Amino acid sequence: MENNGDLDLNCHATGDVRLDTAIYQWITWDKNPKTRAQIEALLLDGQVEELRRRLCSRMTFGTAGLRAAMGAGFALINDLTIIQSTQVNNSYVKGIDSLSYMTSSLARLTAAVMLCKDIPVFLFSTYVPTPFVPYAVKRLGAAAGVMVTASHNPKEDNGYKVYWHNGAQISSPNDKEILKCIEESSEPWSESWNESLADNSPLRSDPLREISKKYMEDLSSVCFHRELNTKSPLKFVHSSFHGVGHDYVQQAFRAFGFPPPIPVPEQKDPDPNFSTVSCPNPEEGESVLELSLRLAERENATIVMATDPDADRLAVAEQSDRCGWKVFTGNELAALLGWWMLFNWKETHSDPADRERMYMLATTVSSKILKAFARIEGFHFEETLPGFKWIGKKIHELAKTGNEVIFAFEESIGFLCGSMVPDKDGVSAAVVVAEMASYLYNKNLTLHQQLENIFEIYGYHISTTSYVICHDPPTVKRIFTRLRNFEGENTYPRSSGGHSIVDVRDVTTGYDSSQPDKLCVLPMTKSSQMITFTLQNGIVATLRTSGTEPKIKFYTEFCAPPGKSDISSLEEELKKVTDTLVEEFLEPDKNNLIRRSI
Ligand SMILES: O=P([O-])(O)O[C@H]1O[C@H](COP(=O)(O)O)[C@@H](O)[C@H](O)[C@H]1O
Ligand SMILES: [Mg+2]
Repeated sequence: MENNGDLDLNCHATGDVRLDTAIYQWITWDKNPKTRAQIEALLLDGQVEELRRRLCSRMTFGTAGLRAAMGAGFALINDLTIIQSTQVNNSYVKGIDSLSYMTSSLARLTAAVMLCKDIPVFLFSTYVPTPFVPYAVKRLGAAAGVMVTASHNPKEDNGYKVYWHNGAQISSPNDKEILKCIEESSEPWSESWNESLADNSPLRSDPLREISKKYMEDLSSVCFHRELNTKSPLKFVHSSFHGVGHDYVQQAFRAFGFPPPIPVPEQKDPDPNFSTVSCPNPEEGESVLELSLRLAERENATIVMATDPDADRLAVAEQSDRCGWKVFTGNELAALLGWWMLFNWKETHSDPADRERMYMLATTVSSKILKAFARIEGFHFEETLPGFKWIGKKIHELAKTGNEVIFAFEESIGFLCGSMVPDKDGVSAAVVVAEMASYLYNKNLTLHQQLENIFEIYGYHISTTSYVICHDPPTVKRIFTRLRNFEGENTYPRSSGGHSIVDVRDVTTGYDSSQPDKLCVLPMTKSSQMITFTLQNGIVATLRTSGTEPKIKFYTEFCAPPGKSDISSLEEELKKVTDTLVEEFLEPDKNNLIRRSI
């Protein structure tokens, strides 16, 4: 090490060559005084472990882009890591589309890295929803897109979602290639720091007006009953969860012929502190929807909608005389939206041959309700790994062979209605739900009643989704290693709570006991943990590590055959099985796992 500015690095060498190199690189490369000072302070303080944590590993592409806390270090989100990631993209692209959410400076830096190499950039001049980026990439013919957002992650975090020229989020193997390139050439170009290029460069343009206008026009592709919408007596409340959704959901309602929804005033504008919610994720349900539900009660609005902070996901609740508020799970909402998209599609596709080319998609941890639709209605259903990057990839594969995907979803309240973008879209989903609710209202039905009808026709699908928090990666590793060596080396558990396990699929290792060749059909993903158990009583349970937060998630479902079912006993049984499985397989107390509090 050598002298660098005021700090004599030789005096502070840690003796760990890899760490010393990383410290040297950081201090020489980082031109942001705040983050450079953070590393210098840790060095002066002798905080070797913390330095190692921040500097000796890199962020990887998770379920949706790079995501980490903001702060100094190669493992965190900051100016230098954003520049490095963008420089690499630079070698792939000829034009980029970029925008900011909460952190305009990082989006401007992203643009600057492209502009300094004379690559034209479309940089939105204000906050837009995440789905606008894939939409703009396709419409503008851009080579790639970047969205700077941490979506629903805690306020300390940030994220960087990357889209390919086809509008789908990058997935394997491109994401791995990009990371490899970052490793190989990580030194920032000096011009990359010239953020002012985002203001001055003649190659930068603002696509906001054009894209907003076209997006709202294109929404007509999923608007089936505009006339009815204009007369709808239903009132809607919308929360933007301190994110970007407000203006766009308002416009989308107008585009569909509705008056704009009543906004939750405290949550309507971007606020990086998410000051009125305990957690900025509408997926958490009633506890985080408090302000919306109370406003709806005062306003006599029967439906509440909440987009997540970057407006690519949507929560919905409905008030009924019988049972107060029903907050739909992502799986229930998907049953409704999938039915609705099919119902309208059938109006214009009466030729049975059309069904040969029609698909619906869901991730493997989501409900199999669409599979039941497909079986009974004669179209196709396919599943992917979790994350819309996999759904986007599948949409393109299917399109190449002349097929059409009319609906796709994830249980985590991510929905895609129609084919405007190959990514989840909370804005279009909100207005499609509003139209469906209005149509049903006209038939004297609530969303909840229609959900019951759907379950009777296609079979009740009862599911639970939850998680435990674990901040210690070695513990997570130990838990999954135990499951893979449960009753001796390379053996999985054979029962849970007295129920036999008939099949095991381990996506991390590529094993599937149900396949003749014992190989998993979904792509093997070594970098994350995911094991699925099929129990003899028909319940399917998956345990997996989150790719965006320090969580182990668990998903269970029971699919009943068409017809009436005793729902409360099914629900009770599912809860019992889920609780036991979590206790036996994750051992939350022994492993100091933090249980979900809300
Ligand atoms: O944490 P994980 O890996 O389970 O991922 C979670 O968030 C992802 C990204 O959502 P967003 O783009 O809104 O951040 C979702 O695709 C995924 O279904 C959800 O489980
Ligand atoms: Mg989101």
